Amino acid sequence: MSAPLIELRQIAFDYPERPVLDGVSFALNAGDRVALIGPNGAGKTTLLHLIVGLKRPTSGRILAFGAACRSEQDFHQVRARVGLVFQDSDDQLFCPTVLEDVAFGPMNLGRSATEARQDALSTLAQLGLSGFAERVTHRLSAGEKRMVALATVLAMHPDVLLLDEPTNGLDETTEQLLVEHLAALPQAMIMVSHDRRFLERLSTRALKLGDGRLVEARLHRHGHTHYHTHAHLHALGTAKDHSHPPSELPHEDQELD
Ligand SMILES: Nc1ncnc2c1ncn2[C@@H]1O[C@H](COP(=O)(O)OP(=O)(O)OP(=O)(O)O)[C@@H](O)[C@H]1O
Repeated sequence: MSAPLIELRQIAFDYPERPVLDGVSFALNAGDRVALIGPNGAGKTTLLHLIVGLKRPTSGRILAFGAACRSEQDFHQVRARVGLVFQDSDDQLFCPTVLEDVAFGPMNLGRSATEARQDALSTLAQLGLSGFAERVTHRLSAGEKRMVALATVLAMHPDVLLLDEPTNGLDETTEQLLVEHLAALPQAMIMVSHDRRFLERLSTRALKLGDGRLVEARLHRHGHTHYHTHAHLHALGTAKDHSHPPSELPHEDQELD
């Protein structure tokens, strides 16, 4: 089996006032669409920010595409290949118009202004946002901003997508469009969301963060979460690369609800 795209090994992270993560390990493999769930304040957003180097772990190791990430230079390269859609779209959008915002990422990756414009226009078209190119970004509605924020990331053609509450503010039709679009993408992704229906439709795997730890979980059709049974974990384990024991997840064998 090839190396994981992203690997966290025994990550701990503390804010000055409180510890958040305490020994989190996991591996994101090609084809994974991971639902990352857990209560408010569990550290889901923090975990996504650690992966792209917006925060640095107190201890533990982060590997991306097989290489250890330590310096800002390392994480700069990670950010060229791992696209994060922020929880708050206003953190993502800062140009006067939608087209400029969506073309910014490709330009930043070194593409010419013409290529970046083409990337931006085709990405907007794929998301059904062609009519938005000349709109003033800060005047968009929250749901419109959400979709444009996704476009800014997809225009860079990342290898991995990190989506923080992607359905926030979306109406049903737009959410349906988002699900269909994401389902057709080849990229591995981690989706942080409290929207169970959205996660059930897309995810291939679920992880639950709580009390600083990450455990394998299972999303139920009825919106409840059950941890894997031993049999499930055994089945998962046989499909895993065991060369990195720290990435084995702790687990519970009883159902939660
Ligand atoms: N910059 C910061 N300084 C101090 N504490 C912070 C900071 N950012 C987040 N926290 C705290 O860290 C904890 C984890 O926050 P985080 O946003 O990662 O949680 P989350 O699981 O994404 O929550 P939610 O589901 O509510 O979005 C929270 O208690 C939060 O208050």
